Amino acid sequence: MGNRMMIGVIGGSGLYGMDGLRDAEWRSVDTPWGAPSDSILTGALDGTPVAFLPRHGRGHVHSPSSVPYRANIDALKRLGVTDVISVSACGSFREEMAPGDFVMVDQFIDRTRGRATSFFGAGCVAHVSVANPTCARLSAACAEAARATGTRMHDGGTYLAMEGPQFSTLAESRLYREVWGCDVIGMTAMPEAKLAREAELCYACVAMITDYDSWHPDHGEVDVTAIITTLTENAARGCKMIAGLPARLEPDRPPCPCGCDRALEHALLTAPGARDADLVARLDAVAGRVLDPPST
Ligand SMILES: CSC[C@H]1O[C@H](OP(=O)(O)O)[C@H](O)[C@@H]1O
Ligand SMILES: Nc1ncnc2[nH]cnc12
Repeated sequence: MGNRMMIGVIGGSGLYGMDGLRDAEWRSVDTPWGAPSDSILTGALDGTPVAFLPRHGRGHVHSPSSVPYRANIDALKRLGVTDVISVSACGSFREEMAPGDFVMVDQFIDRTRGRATSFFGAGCVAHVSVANPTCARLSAACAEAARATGTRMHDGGTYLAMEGPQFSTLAESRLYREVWGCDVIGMTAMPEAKLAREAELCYACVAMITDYDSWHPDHGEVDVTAIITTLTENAARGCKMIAGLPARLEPDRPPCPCGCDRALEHALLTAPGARDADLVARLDAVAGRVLDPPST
């Protein structure tokens, strides 16, 4: 295996576009899962193809609960993306993970509810492993690229994914921090990370810290106005980090050492003759490699 690298960037709150792309063009992409959050900005960075999708749409129209996560992942895969960098504004549960710092998230606790969490279902059942939900190779490249911009980067952290849109209560904030041992909190990385794994995409999650949620005795409650100030500065460094990625990744991508690009290899349970034709058709981009392998 091995195919040409294309970087996909899912921009979170505060990151709605990307400067510096050669031949930049906003392209509208249709998917069997509906419309993605917005058109997708395609172009090239140092000769590497890049696709940028603002998670909440330009103008921030989608709430964390209304983001069309399946359409977003499908659209990126359909365009040829191999490596997804998810960039998110997050609260911090650790004194040392201060506003302005970045954290390479490597684990999640999923407290979202009511979101479509899988491409698979009745008529085509699959179970992928998300024991290690992020790609260590891609995360290491992001960490190095971020440090080169002067950003304080923390390697590894557990992200509590909450439903929102309200921020946590003080009791929840203390529970996540003191009992569950979480490091950061946000509202969007789930089910995004699970869906990226189902689509056999490498996925790295960069948490850009904006606040201390509500647990910190010296920082009071979270409020969006304060978050926006930090978020704008974080987003500028996030873009610089992305610009440093092509030089740190191999363009003729060898198979991922973590196996992200082979996640579906032993995941499908439904027998070929028992599969639902409509669902299989919808899975063309996400799972075509295993559902409809090229004849030899
Ligand atoms: C702006 S505060 C809350 C908002 O910010 C984060 O969005 P994203 O993860 O897309 O950067 C958080 O998850 C909430 O959606
Ligand atoms: N404290 C917080 N909780 C949830 N999502 C966030 N995004 C930024 N800060 C956050």
